Amino acid sequence: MTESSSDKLIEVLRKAVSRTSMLAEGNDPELDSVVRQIRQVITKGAGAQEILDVLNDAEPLLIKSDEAQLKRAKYVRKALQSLIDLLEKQSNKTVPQAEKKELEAQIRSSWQSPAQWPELLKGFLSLSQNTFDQSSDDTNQTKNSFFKRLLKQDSSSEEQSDDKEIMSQISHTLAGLINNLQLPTHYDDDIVDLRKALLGNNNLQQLPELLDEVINFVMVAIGKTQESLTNYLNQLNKQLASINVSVSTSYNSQKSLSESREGFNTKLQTQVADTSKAMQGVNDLDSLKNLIEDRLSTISSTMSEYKTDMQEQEKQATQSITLLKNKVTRMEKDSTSLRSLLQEKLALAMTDSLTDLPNRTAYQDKVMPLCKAMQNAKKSLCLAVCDIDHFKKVNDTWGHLAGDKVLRLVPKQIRMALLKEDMIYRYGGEEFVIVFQNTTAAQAFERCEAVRRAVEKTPFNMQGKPVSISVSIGIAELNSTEDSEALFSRADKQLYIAKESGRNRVMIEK
Ligand SMILES: Nc1nc2c(ncn2[C@@H]2O[C@H](COP(=O)(O)OP(=O)(O)OP(=O)(O)O)[C@@H](O)[C@H]2O)c(=O)[nH]1
Repeated sequence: MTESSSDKLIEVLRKAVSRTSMLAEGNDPELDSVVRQIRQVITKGAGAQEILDVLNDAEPLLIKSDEAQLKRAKYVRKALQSLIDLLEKQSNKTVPQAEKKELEAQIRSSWQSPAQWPELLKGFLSLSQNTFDQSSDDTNQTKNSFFKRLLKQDSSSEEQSDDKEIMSQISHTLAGLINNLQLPTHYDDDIVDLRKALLGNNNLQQLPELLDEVINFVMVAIGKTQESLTNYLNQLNKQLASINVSVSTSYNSQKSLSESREGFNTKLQTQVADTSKAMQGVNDLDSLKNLIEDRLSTISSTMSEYKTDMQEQEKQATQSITLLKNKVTRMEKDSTSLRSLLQEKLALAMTDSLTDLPNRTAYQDKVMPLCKAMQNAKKSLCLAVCDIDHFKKVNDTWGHLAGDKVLRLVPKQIRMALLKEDMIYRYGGEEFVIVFQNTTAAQAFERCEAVRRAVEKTPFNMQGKPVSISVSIGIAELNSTEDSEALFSRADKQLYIAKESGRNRVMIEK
């Protein structure tokens, strides 16, 4: 195997290991044991078939774990939205609208990434604090000020019972959220305590402190995933180290071969020098003959000693080269089947199972380098964020399965209205991202308008009745310095404007 192909194999393995560990993130006990088995099999350097067998065993569990992860993410998203709604429900307080919209946009773009959950919770913490602070700054609302009422206890009993009701709802949502986290069992008691504190508390003033605790647990849940990924990579490194040992053994036997050759040369030269020195002191022919015979036999036994030595060493070298060759051949064979298996797994991890579109992971893998490449080549690229309007209403009216059907049909309409080279990703929920390469803002706008019209015109059949669905789209064109995240956030801002201006429209920066 050449150095570059072994580098490639290592790269593929590393990528696969990272993806598989992410898939295995749920860590239910059954799955944990299979993942451990995979690691053991890889560490002991097993053959492709054995690795294939354990991976096949793991597959249904990995899929189950992936689904559980998505369910948890959906729960978190819903919980955060209901927390925001609860804040809004308080008639005597004003939720800062710009901050609220920004937080909702942040939730929309990062709810699927557990690593972002603490940030989202912190966002909610800041929104609730600003809501209360804003209310107390407002002179017209002085009497209703939340903190004033809590601290000075001058509120009416009706307002206090309002606060209790809100706190109880927030507490239930947060308790549900921590219940959905996957934490190591030694945190069980702490979780029970936090749940008790949440459910037994009706004092809104303690909300920031309790939210901080919830954020800490979310961080622990994420840390666990990283720890398991680190362990997995360590196991892989051990296997690579064993190949290194074989290579250095072979190098050492080469080294000792050349050392004994040098030793033989020195010995031979000394014997020849000794002979010529001894000959100088000999005067009669017989003694000379004896001396030469004696010296020749010494030299001959040195040579046969050397020959035996060389033969033994050559035998050992041949054996170790054969062993190494077999090992490399076996690894090459394994790597071919592993590579295709891993490619299959990678493709699966990059595809959204409902729509068959590339998912958000695929988007992130592709778009960041693509933006850089287009900037270097000074070519234009546009990004559109497309969101189905009032999709919650579809779910609420026709059921979740009907919602899923719409989610499958809308991207088909989008695809038909676009060019072959335009790429569509399911970014999350009812949100899709379209990437237009070598396309100006005006051309992207035209294509998105075609998408909007196509979806608007399609009658979606719900329980025998035609139902209209529409989409709102925000577009941004890549500038020469920004990264893909900044580009996305500009497009998302336009989407927000499209929603605010009545939906079923396409917006682009002027
Ligand atoms: N059926 C189904 N629903 C989903 C899926 N993913 C997200 N949703 C739902 O999509 C809905 C999104 O609702 P919101 O973000 O409030 O937005 P909306 O109702 O589309 O309203 P606007 O975006 O403001 O027009 C939520 O009710 C989610 O539960 C899914 O895979 N299947």
